[in-house]
Amino acid sequence: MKLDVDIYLKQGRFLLDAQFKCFESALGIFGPSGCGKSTLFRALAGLVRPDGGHIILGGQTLFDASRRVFVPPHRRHIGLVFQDARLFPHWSVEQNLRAGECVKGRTLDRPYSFDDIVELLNIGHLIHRAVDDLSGGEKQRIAIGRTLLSNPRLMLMDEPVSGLDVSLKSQILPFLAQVHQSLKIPTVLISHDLGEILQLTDQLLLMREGSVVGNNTLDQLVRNPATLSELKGADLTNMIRVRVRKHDETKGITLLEVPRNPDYTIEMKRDSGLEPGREISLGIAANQIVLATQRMGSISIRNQLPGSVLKIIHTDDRSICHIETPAGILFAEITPGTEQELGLCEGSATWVLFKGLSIERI
Ligand SMILES: Nc1ncnc2c1ncn2[C@@H]1O[C@H](COP(=O)(O)OP(=O)(O)OP(=O)(O)O)[C@@H](O)[C@H]1O
Repeated sequence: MKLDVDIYLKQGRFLLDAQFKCFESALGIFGPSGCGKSTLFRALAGLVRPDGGHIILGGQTLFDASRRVFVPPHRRHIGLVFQDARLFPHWSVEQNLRAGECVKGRTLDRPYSFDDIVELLNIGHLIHRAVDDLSGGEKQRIAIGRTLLSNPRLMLMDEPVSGLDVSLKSQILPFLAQVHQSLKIPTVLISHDLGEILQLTDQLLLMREGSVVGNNTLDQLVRNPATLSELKGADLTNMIRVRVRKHDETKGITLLEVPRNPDYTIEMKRDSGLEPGREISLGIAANQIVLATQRMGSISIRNQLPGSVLKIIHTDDRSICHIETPAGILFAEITPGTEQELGLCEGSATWVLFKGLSIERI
């Protein structure tokens, strides 16, 4: 995506004064509440007209105050996904999806089919259902599908999972990443949760008080003291998708397996309400993960996964390791001293350990 933004917009007492360029295929806009993320979203979408500056997407000027150019939202071909799904309530899933693929009764040309989207978002079994009966996570998948079917040149998503119960967030995030990888549609994801953005991209636009204070990869942003401070409060939580295998009453555990690699199992505190075969998502805080150079015997930490260090990001007081494991890429937050003692570097083999009690269902 080639996005060139230089705008200012006064909104009551708030001033959005944002300049940035993006050449990456995905961008996460991150910042605290009230910093202007949604205002920027509305300006990019054409839902609000800035007071000055320009917005150029892929060589096309969408807004230019000096030349009096303002392309209206429906001509921008930007697919919008909001916090709430905004579906037509009395229509079926299929009718809602089909609404996305027609403009003025004409079906749009797309490099992917209706069936491709249904398969990608795993919504085939919902197709004849009324949208009112769906869960929040299912509704959001339909909303994303409808937007994709409009053949957008850019997907613009404003906190697409924030409105969902935490247990449903994890239904959506892996789909967003998969959609982005498969369809290669440039995507801008707005969130105040860094963990959510990192599931899609590590290219971040950091905002504070209406301004852009950083525009780089997370790796680079944490190396720069000026932008590092913007990230300090961000808690990193890993999400792992697992399938319930069985409950063990004597041990007091529920045994879970990684669907992609069922040979690898994870134990958590017993939750007999979960029926075997069901897929759920687990959250593990990055600072609850322990790293070891070898598999540990005689230890109370029951979960041990082999991994390989992809990347280590250094902040002034912590090292954030990205580790490829059979359960996906996990973040582990350790001290620089531990990193040194373990001799970790990119490519190192390591074991990722976490207690069953550190796992939360999300
Ligand atoms: N219509 C409006 N009139 C006046 N001020 C507004 C209006 N809409 C938003 N604001 C103010 O503009 C600022 C930025 O709001 P915005 O919704 O863009 O922030 P945000 O970063 O998306 O926040 P959040 O993460 O809480 O959604 C806030 O101080 C907000 O109160």
